[in-house]
Amino acid sequence: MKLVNYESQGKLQPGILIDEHVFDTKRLLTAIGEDAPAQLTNRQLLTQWQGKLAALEERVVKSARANPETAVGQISKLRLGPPIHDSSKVLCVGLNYRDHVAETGRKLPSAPDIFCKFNTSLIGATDDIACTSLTPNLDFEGELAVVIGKPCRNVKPEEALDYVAGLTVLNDTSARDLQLRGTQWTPGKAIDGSTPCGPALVTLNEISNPQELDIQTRVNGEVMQSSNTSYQIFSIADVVSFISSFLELSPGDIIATGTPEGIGSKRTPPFWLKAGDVVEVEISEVGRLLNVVR
Ligand SMILES: O=C(O)C/C=C\CC(=O)C(=O)O
Repeated sequence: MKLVNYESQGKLQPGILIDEHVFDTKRLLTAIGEDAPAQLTNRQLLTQWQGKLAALEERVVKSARANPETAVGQISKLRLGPPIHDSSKVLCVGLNYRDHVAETGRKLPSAPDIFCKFNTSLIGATDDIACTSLTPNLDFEGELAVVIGKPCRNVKPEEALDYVAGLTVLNDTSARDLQLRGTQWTPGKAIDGSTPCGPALVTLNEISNPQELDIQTRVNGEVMQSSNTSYQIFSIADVVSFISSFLELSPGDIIATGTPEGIGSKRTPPFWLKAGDVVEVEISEVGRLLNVVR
């Protein structure tokens, strides 16, 4: 199942993407005789349907295909927000691809290196990245992000994927001057409206192997990062297990799993995003972000 958040009358509404068309989740749930609270969000849907989304999918897809006229619209015609906009946590892993660690001149980490963003950092899959007034050193970081599906504390790596609802794409744009000015990365990583995420949360049953996904970042059509999630130092399962050892992960929590080599700041000469640049991040089987820098 592909869960999206589409904008209607200035508000984000949960939707389900079926055959390139978005259907309103509350309407679909009502049509199949299930409860649909007026304020439903994708996070609540994950909480309420934890572990049972596949069964729900079968029923809603059948209902949507029988009533195609109830679609809200074609995905390309709608403004999307991040697929989850009300997470309790947005966590990120830094330095999680060997060649990326090498390009930064750092030592390989002995454990996942975790930092945080906020819901206010996130924007949708085609929203503008409006940060250039705050920094002349804006960089891209294409990343695979994980969305948690069930409460998760102290899980072993071999059980960790059972707690993952699905995957999405995230661009961990980073203001390098602000990130590296002190010892904490937050100012450069958590600027309001800096971080495209989406277009959909793709449930894990639709992904052949999360550790075998091609990931590419392009700026104005030029390939800047091209890698595969098989090169991660800490796998998704390792990362979820590690984080769950010190806090409880909740349905809807987002974890960005790190960026591969090719970031702008480590090029010669350094490459910085400027207003008007078009940044794409694409991950096979998961989706594509396309954002203009402002
Ligand atoms: O310049 C450095 O040493 C750090 C640059 C990139 C690391 C990073 O931001 C990451 O998320 O990984």
